[in-house]
Amino acid sequence: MRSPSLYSQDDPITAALKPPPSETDSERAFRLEAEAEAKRVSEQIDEDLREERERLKKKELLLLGQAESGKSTLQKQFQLMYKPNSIDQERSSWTTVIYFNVVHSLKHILTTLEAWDDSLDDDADTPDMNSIATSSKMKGRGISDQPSPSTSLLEQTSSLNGSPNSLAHSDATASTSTSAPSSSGPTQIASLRRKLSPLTATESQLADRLSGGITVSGSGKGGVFVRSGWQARTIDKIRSKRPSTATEKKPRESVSIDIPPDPLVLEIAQMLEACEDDIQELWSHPTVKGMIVKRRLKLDEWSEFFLRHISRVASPDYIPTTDDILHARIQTMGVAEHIFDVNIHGKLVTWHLYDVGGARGQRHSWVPYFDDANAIIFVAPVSAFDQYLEEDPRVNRIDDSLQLFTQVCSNALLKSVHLVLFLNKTDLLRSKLDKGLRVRKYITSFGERSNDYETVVQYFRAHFLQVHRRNNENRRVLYTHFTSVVVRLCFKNMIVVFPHVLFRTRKQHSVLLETVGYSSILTTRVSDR
Ligand SMILES: Nc1nc2c(ncn2[C@@H]2O[C@H](COP(=O)(O)OP(=O)(O)OP(=O)(O)O)[C@@H](O)[C@H]2O)c(=O)[nH]1
Ligand SMILES: [Mg+2]
Repeated sequence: MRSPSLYSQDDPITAALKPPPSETDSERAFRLEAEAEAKRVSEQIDEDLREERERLKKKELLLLGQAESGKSTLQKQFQLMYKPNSIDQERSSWTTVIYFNVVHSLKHILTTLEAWDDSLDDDADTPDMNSIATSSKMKGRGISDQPSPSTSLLEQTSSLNGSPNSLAHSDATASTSTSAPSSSGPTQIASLRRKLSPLTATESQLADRLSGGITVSGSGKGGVFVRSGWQARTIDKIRSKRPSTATEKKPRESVSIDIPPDPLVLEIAQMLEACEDDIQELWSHPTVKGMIVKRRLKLDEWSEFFLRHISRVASPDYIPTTDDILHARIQTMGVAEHIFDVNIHGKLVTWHLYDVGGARGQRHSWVPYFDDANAIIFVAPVSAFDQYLEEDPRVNRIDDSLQLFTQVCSNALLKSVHLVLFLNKTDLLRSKLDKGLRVRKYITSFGERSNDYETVVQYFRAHFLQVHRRNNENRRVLYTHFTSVVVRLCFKNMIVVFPHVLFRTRKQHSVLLETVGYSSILTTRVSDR
């Protein structure tokens, strides 16, 4: 018996597919066209399956950078873009954070004034700095606890956090003037301190409410860390304190501003309303203004923002606006995961965005997320040239950012991850330079360069690029953006292209940037040669 051949002409499928011997030219043309169409459909199915597999493979985006660089604010921008309703759902829980920011700022102002005997006189006794500083001395063995990079641009000046007297003639005074405080200034301030004391006494209760009673030693001047999902927990806590109603059956996603306010928050709202005039009086007091000008009193950007808007924040029916939420400050503890479905060319891709705590003691928690990361946005605040780490007041914040960026660029686990650099807080940088603050005073290597915005941002950018170049064996492309992530409108331009930017090839990327046209934000593509 003949054994069957592997290539048997008798194979029924081959026989069925064989063109009939009597096939005419037009039948042949028709058959070929049908075969081509079948092939096209089959390839399309393969492509769809490949894309679906790709979609199901989650994309991981890490937001890295030091504390206060703007990572969580950037995350809020993603939320506004891809899950706008969720901001409305958690709007009420931001009230607690904003009240905490206001109360904390008032307490900081009053404590600082007290340390200077509520007086602006230059011959006032040098204050006890321990009573002013709320800075931490956290010395975590995080990934930043490494020697300074050889590229460090900072030879730090001796004035960092020194005696307040040494700052009394700060060049920040150049363009600002204040009226001299009257001799009744200390009495007025003492009276305001008394009137505001019930309000400032609520600080620790508010902190507990936000952090769920967890304290992290040396948690910095903010003092309060929140973990992922704190908004929902805040709402749940309030819900559990009232009798169950029909609305309890709503799924968590639909929790909204119909939730009755927390009694503590309600109480603070009443105090704020009653104290609004006193807060205004304190905020506009010549001694406070003078202390700011002389840099005896250093306020964070969010403090100034909310004190400027105190009449709105202290109104009885206050609900945080989106701008307020973008300016609110609360430290991130550990790593917070946020999931977004992003539409790329009509296909939904699920992004897992990880917003990390940036303080030194938090950085060890980043490492487990390095393995699967697809992309990193590194956020570095360029306005921080005159600031020092809460965790280690000897370290200039720009220097810390450069050290951290060096570690990210050189980390073996991150070698093939897309890298985007946000040089953030450009609005604050501009305003500091406009006020006459000189970069040279804090960064001596800046030398005699012109102190204008363009020179300064390009100087900082050059140092980050140098770090990247020196740690770039894989010839990875770095994209840099000058940003102000609290600004919504101009930010929208950029975030719209982000999904494409991060998951496209280099060639496609550069074409995309050209076609989108960045008008409001300077974008630079750096390909290391
Ligand atoms: N003016 C201005 N403020 C900003 C900008 N980016 C962030 N901020 C503010 O800076 C503060 C700190 O920002 P966050 O986003 O909380 O900082 P973070 O990097 O998440 O800090 P950690 O969670 O401690 O690591 C917030 O009050 C923000 O509103 C900016 O570009 N301009
Ligand atoms: Mg954060």
